[in-house]
Amino acid sequence: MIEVCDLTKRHGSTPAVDALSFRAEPGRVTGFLGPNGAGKSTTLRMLLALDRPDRGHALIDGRSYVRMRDPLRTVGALLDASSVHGGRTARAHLRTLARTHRIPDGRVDEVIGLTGLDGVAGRRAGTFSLGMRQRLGIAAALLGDPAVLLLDEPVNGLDPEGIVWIRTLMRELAAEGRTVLVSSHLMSEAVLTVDQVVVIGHGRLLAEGDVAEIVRTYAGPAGSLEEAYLRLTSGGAR
Ligand SMILES: Nc1ncnc2c1ncn2[C@@H]1O[C@H](COP(=O)(O)OP(=O)(O)OP(=O)(O)O)[C@@H](O)[C@H]1O
Repeated sequence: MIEVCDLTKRHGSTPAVDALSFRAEPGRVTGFLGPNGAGKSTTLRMLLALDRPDRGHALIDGRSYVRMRDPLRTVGALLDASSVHGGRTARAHLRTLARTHRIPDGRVDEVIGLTGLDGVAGRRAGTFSLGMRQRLGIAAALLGDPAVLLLDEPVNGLDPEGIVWIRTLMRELAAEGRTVLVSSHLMSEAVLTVDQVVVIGHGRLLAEGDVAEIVRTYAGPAGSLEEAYLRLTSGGAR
């Protein structure tokens, strides 16, 4: 379970996130949607204690990230897939992460298999395509078998086969009872993947609810998620 309550963060005089509250539930894929600069990454960064809120809180399974004993086993995150040491092989990268979190090497091989990296695990991450780096980032997120996953634009750089793969993986992770929060710009993709959405603009909550309910409310019975999203975000949040 993810609970964000009255979360606020300013960068100088600009509020990046402004009194934002929402929930993402176990067993569901929650789409975190909003235009460029809406505050999605800043919110995810606060959930991971990479940014400090000015006000409010961001809890994962009832705890803030800094209070977690074993964060990698509680929450897995894909934020910036390029933040991997390019000189290390994919397997070495994952083993280093695993060892610093007392995760057995066997789990490294499991996540390599889960993410389809078997054939390239011995290659340096610096030689990877963006799609392969995304898979490696997802492998790292899954390493601790966490109940909560935060994925920032995971389809970025994936080819059509990769997009189907990540969609299926997210559905499976939710079906296992995990909480999956995924940010996206692509409504056509989101509608195929997510159960509920949280839509933000200018750091504020614009709408939250089941996809069907949001579409019905903001785009009418024959509408699409894209129409609902455009209607919600075109007026701005202020
Ligand atoms: N470190 C920073 N310093 C100053 N301003 C920042 C910083 N990080 C984010 N911002 C600003 O905060 C706002 C929210 O940015 P954020 O990256 O969270 O949005 P986003 O919804 O993730 O956007 P995108 O979809 O483009 O990734 C933007 O106006 C951005 O310019």
